[in-house]
Amino acid sequence: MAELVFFSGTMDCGKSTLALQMDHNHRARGRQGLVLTKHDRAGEAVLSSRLGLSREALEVGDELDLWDLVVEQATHGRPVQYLICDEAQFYTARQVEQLARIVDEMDIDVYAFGIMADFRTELFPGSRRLVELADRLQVPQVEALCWCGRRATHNARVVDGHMVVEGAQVVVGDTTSGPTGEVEYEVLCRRHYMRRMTSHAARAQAASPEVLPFDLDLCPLPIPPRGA
Ligand SMILES: Nc1ncnc2c1ncn2[C@@H]1O[C@H](COP(=O)(O)OP(=O)(O)O)[C@@H](O)[C@H]1O
Ligand SMILES: Cc1cn([C@H]2C[C@H](O)[C@@H](COP(=O)(O)O)O2)c(=O)[nH]c1=O
Repeated sequence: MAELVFFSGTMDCGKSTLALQMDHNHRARGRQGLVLTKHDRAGEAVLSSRLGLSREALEVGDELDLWDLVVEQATHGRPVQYLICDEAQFYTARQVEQLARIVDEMDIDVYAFGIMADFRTELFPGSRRLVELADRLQVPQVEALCWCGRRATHNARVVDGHMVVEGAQVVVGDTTSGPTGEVEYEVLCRRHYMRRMTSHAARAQAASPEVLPFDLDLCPLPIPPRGA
């Protein structure tokens, strides 16, 4: 029986890599699928992984009806057996409902990949609906780590070196530094997210003679060197 599975983890934990691997494995066994994405960092209509792999994909606009898309494929002699849906946090709630209907009424497997929450810890609309409707939630095996060495659970947004908690929900960006002024992201454990302690802030605090010695309980690993 077909399933709607939501693979969810922080940024940089390997979701897009897994999406590409799953597509590869299904395709290698002769199954026909569709690969969808929305607002990939690498540009429109592409699914890219930080490991360097990428492939073309269908860009999901807000108005795209996913049910109609699959019906149209079948009508033109291209029956679909599975869907890979990357950056699913950006899909609308309605599109997620269309995915659930595709699973239930067409018996097509749907594998969705995305982050659960934004830089303010609020759920994205697409992820919320996936949590409500998915048959299974799956956490990718590879864990992204906070600078302290703990498992990263939160996505922090950093502007000009400072963590921010206000702003637009959607700002496409990466976990590595861009030019000054650009939005970037850093994954953190909850403790350090709550304290707004990014790797940059930790370095600054460790270097300051005015602060008390760093709380070792919150920092099991050495403070990361600049650029780490
Ligand atoms: N140079 C590298 N060598 C090995 N693994 C890497 C390298 N660069 C990135 N990765 C792996 O790729 C993961 C990010 O993969 P990606 O699919 O882009 O993540 P996501 O889609 O979850 O944001 C990292 O967690 C890391 O495991
Ligand atoms: C936390 C957060 C992230 N985004 C964007 C940044 C990236 O373009 C994607 C996540 O992609 P990844 O493959 O999981 O790294 O989401 C955003 O727009 N708003 C946020 O709050």
